[in-house]
Amino acid sequence: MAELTFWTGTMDAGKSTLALQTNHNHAARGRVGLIFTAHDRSGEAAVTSRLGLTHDAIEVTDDFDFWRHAVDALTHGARIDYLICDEAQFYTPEQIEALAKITDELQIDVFCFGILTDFRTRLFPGAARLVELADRTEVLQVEALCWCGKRATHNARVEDGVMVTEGDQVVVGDTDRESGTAPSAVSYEVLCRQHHRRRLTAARAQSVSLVPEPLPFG
Ligand SMILES: Nc1ncnc2c1ncn2[C@@H]1O[C@H](COP(=O)(O)OP(=O)(O)O)[C@@H](O)[C@H]1O
Ligand SMILES: Cc1cn([C@H]2C[C@H](O)[C@@H](COP(=O)(O)O)O2)c(=O)[nH]c1=O
Repeated sequence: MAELTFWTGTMDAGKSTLALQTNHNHAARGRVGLIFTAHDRSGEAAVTSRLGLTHDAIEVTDDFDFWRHAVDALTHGARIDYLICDEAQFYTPEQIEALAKITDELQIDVFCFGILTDFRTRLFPGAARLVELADRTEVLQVEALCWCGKRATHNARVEDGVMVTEGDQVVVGDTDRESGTAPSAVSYEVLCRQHHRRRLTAARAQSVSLVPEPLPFG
């Protein structure tokens, strides 16, 4: 029986790496797959891992029809054993439903990878639908860490050095602060829940700790 699996974790947890490893392992055994992504950080239609691996992919736009794509390919004699779907949080709920239909009706394994929640700690619609429909939702074993050393569970958005909690749900960006070039560049930082709640990013924690203690007399 084919399965729909959702692999999730914070940003920088290793999801794209696992997506490429999954593809590699299946392809190495002669299975044939298709690779999809949406809004990859690279700006290309590609799955890119921070470990340096990269693979061309089919870009999933909001009007992309997974069912039509798969049926057309099969009708033209192509073989499809599995789908790799990166950045799946950006897919629409209808596209996730199509992936479930492909799993059940075409017996094609579907491996989805994506973050669960946005910078406001709210579920992405595509991720929510995946949790509702997937045969299995797995959390990546490799732990991304908050600056305090605890497991990072939340994604923070940083604009001009300040953590923000309002804005568009989708703003493509990286966790590497150096990658932002414009002064208003958006970056992301993974935090534990407590520090996300307190809006205490690494930079802010450091600046707070550098404030001299008040002298013990008035
Ligand atoms: N220089 C490095 N050496 C070892 N591991 C690295 C290095 N850079 C990144 N990584 C690993 O890559 C992970 C990020 O992988 P990636 O697939 O890009 O994440 P995601 O898709 O979840 O955002 C990091 O959590 C870390 O484990
Ligand atoms: C939290 C959050 C993230 N994004 C974007 C930022 C990145 O482009 C991707 C996540 O990529 P990764 O491979 O998991 O690092 O999502 C966003 O648009 N909105 C958000 O709230």
